[in-house]
Amino acid sequence: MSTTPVKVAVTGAAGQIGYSLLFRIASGALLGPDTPVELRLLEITPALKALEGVVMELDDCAFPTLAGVEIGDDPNAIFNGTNLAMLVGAMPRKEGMDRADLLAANGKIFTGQGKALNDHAADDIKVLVTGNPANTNALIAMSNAPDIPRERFNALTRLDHNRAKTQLAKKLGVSVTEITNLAIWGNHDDSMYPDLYNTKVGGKVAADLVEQTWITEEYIPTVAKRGGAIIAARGLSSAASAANATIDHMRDWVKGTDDWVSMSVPSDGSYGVTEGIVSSFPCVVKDGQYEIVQGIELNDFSRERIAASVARLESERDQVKELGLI
Ligand SMILES: NC(=O)C1=CN([C@@H]2O[C@H](COP(=O)(O)OP(=O)(O)OC[C@H]3O[C@@H](n4cnc5c(N)ncnc54)[C@H](O)[C@@H]3O)[C@@H](O)[C@H]2O)C=CC1
Ligand SMILES: O=C([O-])CC(=O)C(=O)O
Repeated sequence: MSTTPVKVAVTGAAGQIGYSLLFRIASGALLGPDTPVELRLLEITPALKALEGVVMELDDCAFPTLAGVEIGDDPNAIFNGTNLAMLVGAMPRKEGMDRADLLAANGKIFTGQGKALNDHAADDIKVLVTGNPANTNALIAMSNAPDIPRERFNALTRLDHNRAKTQLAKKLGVSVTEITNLAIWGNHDDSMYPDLYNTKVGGKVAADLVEQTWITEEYIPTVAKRGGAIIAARGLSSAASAANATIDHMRDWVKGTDDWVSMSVPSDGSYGVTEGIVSSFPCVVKDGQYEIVQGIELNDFSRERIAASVARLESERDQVKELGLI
């Protein structure tokens, strides 16, 4: 085992997602069995007592890879020297709300946390925003951290990617391992677009294996509205699957990929996506750096769907500009 622990910050650590996420990071599911981690957990003051209980439970697991835990309510202290930051802490939506309805309440969290990361994080910091609306919250954090390279700010659309993979596998009666080149484009809201025209199943194009009406009337709405379906069923938004996707995204960003993954990253203008907004693209990762996959052919249907989702992101960007958050 190497000796220097990787400092992993998690915000909203006493929340639902935190309760699934922390134990997996501490057990080695993020960085493997040979890399010690130090958890740095941020909460609001009233939640610190509950967080102390979670830390007691972490102690009680005796994880060999857990080198230490620090908790607190001051982002400047918690982010000090942090290598990886998972920004989860934010209010979840309730039934009947859109994720964008959370912008006014949650957006301001990411101004202060962006500044604190800017001033205190380690030079190799990678920041992944899960708290909703995740794409625009990542934009806010990035805009408030001018000294950190923009590409170090990502948002989570891996949960949508994982959902899209399973729904397709179920339809075709195949294992998820047979599906490659899948990607979610756009925003983590109900305008997100899972593209089956470039997805491969056992080497064949996925869209050729299913009916077009299934894609438009069942598949896309099921994937895009899955978060709402879970809230309706559970009375609470998805937590274990969101923690799993947060680990998947950060692990792949650090360790690399051997297939396309969906990552929401600051757009460089690829595929006509407005530069600067944080939008989901098919990405590959090597040596800790992601690249947006280039040269993908998009049909007219895909282009229209992506443009509609980008329009949502532009509207969210304009709202947070008006609120003075960026
Ligand atoms: N991008 C994605 O795919 C998904 C995103 N989410 C989002 O993740 C967020 C967290 O969800 P849950 O854990 O279920 O919510 P939760 O309400 O159970 O936990 C949120 C925690 O964040 C804390 N918090 C609030 N403000 C904070 C701040 N300024 N600093 C640090 N901590 C703060 C709260 O005290 C609470 O403990 C929500 O915004 C939810 O909508 C949830 C599922 C999937
Ligand atoms: O739907 C929600 O509010 C939580 C979320 O982002 C998801 O499950 O995709």
